[in-house]
Amino acid sequence: LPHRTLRDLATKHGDFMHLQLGQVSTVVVSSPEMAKEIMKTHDIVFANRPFLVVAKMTTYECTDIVFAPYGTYWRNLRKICTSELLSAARVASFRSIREEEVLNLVETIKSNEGLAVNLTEKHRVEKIHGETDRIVGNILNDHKESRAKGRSEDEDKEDLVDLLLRVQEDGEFPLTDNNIKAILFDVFSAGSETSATAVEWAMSEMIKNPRVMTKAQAEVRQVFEGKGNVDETGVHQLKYLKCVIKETLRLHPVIPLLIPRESSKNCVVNGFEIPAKTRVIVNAWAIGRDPNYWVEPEKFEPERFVNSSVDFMGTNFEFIPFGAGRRICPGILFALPNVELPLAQLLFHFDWKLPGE
Ligand code: HEM
Repeated sequence: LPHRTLRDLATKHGDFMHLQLGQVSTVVVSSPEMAKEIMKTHDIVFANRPFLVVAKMTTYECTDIVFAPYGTYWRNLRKICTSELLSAARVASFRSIREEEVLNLVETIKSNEGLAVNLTEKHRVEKIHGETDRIVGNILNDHKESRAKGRSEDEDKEDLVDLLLRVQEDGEFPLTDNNIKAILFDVFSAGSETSATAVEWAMSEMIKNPRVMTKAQAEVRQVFEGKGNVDETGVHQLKYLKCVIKETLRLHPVIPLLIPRESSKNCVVNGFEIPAKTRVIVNAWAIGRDPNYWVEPEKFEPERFVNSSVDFMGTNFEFIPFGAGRRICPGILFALPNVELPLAQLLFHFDWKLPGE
């Protein structure tokens, strides 16, 4: 796996390492100090994304948030999404949808249906993009039709698509249909698989560490005992489960090499001249296991986060599963309940162990 190979190379060549990858001059960053140099001290220089052919094909010419070049267009999109979709108030308003979804999950497991997931199936990028384009296109057209019939005029009932269509109509800034589809693609792709992967890693670590599983399960069952079910009202009381999630993201950051950045001009970092258009890869996986920062780094021990102020909001550079700086993941508040709630449900309703134990 690239993050493991790059960590091994960094152990030999250092935490600020140059790699010539074909034509692409790349710097690999593997320590909290160097991550801070890139994502704080020189963040504005490295706030660009490199041009990637696959990204161009899947994100409507890089007009989504993830791959948009740093500038006014990216800033406008990010502002709309953080205030209208990813804010604490909006996230809270989706509570009932999440609760319904996790109940479906529990029912599915109980009836033993639909659990066969083919993880190895590979599609060609174009085929996937064609399919995604059809789905987001349908969503867009449905919303256009409803608006034409005058159903979404009430601003309180607006969802993200209505909002983007309104921005398009008002001409606040130019936004094409493809731009809107690109944003929807981001929300689906960045928002679903990431949280699901975090849930899988947390379950897998707990199953391997029955002590942790028992403790987390006792907490969930104690908080929701009288209710017979898990809902979001008590989730904030699940202090240990939150530590389990942090520890999971430390050892298994869902995007281990973050999303690459690129320098927009020449700059000196760590005493080295870094020319414009240098690609930077931050190995968040290696950083979360840096023995200079973590005691027994390979051990899964959620207790290390009890009474610790270390958080993943982008200020503790030894723990950056969501990145940091201007390009930090804007979906953290959206993601957390999508990880906490399913985990709480899985622990509340079922006992888990490895086959044969
Ligand atoms: C456990 C869940 C998630 C993880 C681990 C995660 C992680 C990340 C990481 C590492 C980045 C790159 C940060 C950087 O370049 O410094 C990122 C960017 C991004 N994430 Fe997330 N993410 C998660 C969930 C979400 C959700 C739920 C959404 C939206 C609904 C979202 C939307 C985005 C977007 C739009 C960007 C691009 C930001 C930009 O380039 O300005 N993410 N995420």
